[in-house]
Amino acid sequence: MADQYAQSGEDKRPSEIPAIRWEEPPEGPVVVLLDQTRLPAEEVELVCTDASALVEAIRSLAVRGAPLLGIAGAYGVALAAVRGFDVDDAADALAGARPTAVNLSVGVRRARAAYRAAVAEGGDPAQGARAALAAARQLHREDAEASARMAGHGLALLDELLPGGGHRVLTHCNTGALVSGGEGTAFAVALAAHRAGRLRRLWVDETRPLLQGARLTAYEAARNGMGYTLLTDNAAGSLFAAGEVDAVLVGADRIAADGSVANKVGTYPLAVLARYHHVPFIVVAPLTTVDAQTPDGASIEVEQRPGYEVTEVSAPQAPVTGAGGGVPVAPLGTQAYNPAFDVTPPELVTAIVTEEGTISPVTAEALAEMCAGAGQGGQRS
Ligand SMILES: CSC[C@H]1O[C@H](OP(=O)(O)O)[C@H](O)[C@@H]1O
Repeated sequence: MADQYAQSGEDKRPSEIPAIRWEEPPEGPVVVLLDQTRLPAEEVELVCTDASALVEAIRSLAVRGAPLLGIAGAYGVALAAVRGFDVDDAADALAGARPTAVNLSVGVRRARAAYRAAVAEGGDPAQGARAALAAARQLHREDAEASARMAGHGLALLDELLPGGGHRVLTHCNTGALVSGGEGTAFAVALAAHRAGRLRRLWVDETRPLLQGARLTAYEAARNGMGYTLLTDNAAGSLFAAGEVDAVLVGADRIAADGSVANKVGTYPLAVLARYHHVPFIVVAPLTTVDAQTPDGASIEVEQRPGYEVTEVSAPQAPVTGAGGGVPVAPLGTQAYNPAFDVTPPELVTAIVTEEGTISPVTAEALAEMCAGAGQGGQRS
């Protein structure tokens, strides 16, 4: 299949397309985002001049994905500080933009703490702003490094679990360069397998209702020349039954202290299918996703999103009559259940891969030991 996106301008690889960057044009510093709601048809950038623009971009999923939300939150605090807005107001609004991905509040907290420390040491607000920006840039670099290390650990795990190579991997939602300062989390492992010649097939769940798989993972797989096949979420079961899945690779938005994993809705059913079919179910996430202060899965706040995301589809060529500006696919007035995430218990998780290595089996003790070893006592919003 010709790369239909190649004609959309310079054929840049996703890993070369910054999902986020800080720029300092003459008119003042800005945060530039690749608007993920416009992909794959259009590569459009959003230029944010204040934290409120970033809050809206987070809420609309123009910028999304746990690690990237942390980076965006940190840059948002720096942007507010540099432009002279109230840093605490900006930090609170950014941290509250979406509730489930702990990375967001971690990033906001790190930039705010850097600002406050600089000012407390006698620095003026400008020095505080520089400290906040330095913290955001450090988080950005750390995440890129974490992504590369997770890719290595994850590929080693796949090779260990699946001797003989030719891995057929199923993934859910989007976990590539579009969620990361680097090449992503779970997708980065699949990409490493591809580059090593050991990815036989990448099965891509479309991931209703916002289609992060169809729109974003397929886009990233195509741009990286990977052999991928898109499927509806409800087709995954028949794929397992046919013996076509060797491993499941997913990301995470929050990992509780007991090892429960909050991730895009539809992840939990995959974990149950994987267990039933004796297929490894692997979670790939940086330690900034682990929240030691959230004791278990029941304590994780799962974001509930607007019903129109379920009852409507966006179809630019069609008249839009729905509440969400889309084309209704259900009777007007239909109520919809639309949790953005679900929670998988640790006993269904074969392994958690982080930048520090692999945890298997997944226990609270092993998780705490890894966080302590990395000098991260577990994140707190
Ligand atoms: C590994 S971060 C990507 C993670 O974030 C996604 O959620 P959203 O698209 O709503 O930000 C999904 O849970 C992915 O696994």
